[in-house]
Amino acid sequence: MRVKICGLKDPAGLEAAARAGADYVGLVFFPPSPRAVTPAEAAALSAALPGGPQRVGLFVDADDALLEAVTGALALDVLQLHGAESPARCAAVRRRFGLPVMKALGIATPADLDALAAYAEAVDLFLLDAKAPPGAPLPGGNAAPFDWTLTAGRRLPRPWLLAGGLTPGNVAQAIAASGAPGVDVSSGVERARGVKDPALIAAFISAARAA
Ligand SMILES: O=C(O)c1ccccc1N[C@@H]1O[C@H](COP(=O)(O)O)[C@@H](O)[C@H]1O
Repeated sequence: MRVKICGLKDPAGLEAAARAGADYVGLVFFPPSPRAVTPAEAAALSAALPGGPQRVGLFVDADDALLEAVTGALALDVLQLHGAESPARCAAVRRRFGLPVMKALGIATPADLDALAAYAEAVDLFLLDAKAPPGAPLPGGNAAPFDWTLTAGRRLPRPWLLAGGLTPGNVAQAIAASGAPGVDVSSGVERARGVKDPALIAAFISAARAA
């Protein structure tokens, strides 16, 4: 079971995730998000946490200038593309930056899962999230779940993480219903929007590992 804690922006949250054994920590480079960090802030956070989880940079339809600024400021392990990036754009980013790409896709129907095939050769991992609710200011990080049974019994073309509305209280049920080999959370481990809670992070990782 792979576990990613996303939207970390303070040392306490990052340390809690590392101490509890997170596989990935996500740093958000999308300024409208309450979880956004600058490249300099991310570099300082990352430097304070030697070793440990893989660093994932989350981008939404980012241009190469932003990707260059971030990858020049700190060593990322994975690029999470959470916008409307096409398969060709994912492939170009992977080639140019030489890093694994995790493509986030919004899921609401079985047909949305069929769409993964077009990305299979262009990406290394998928992150399956709910589609953003109407009027939501962000394309993800909205605490919105999708129907977890949609993925049950489906063979997907790449390893994947389940996201969207997960919490310490529902992650075990989500894993059982979806068959997910990994999970990703942001809102569900926050005490206020954009403010991570170390105790919830530890509880989430423990519940996911026990599932
Ligand atoms: O978290 C954000 O601010 C964010 C902004 C823009 C795109 C994606 C974002 N977060 C990702 O969405 C999933 C699901 O979030 P939640 O747990 O439902 O709040 C999260 O894990 C991030 O990968």
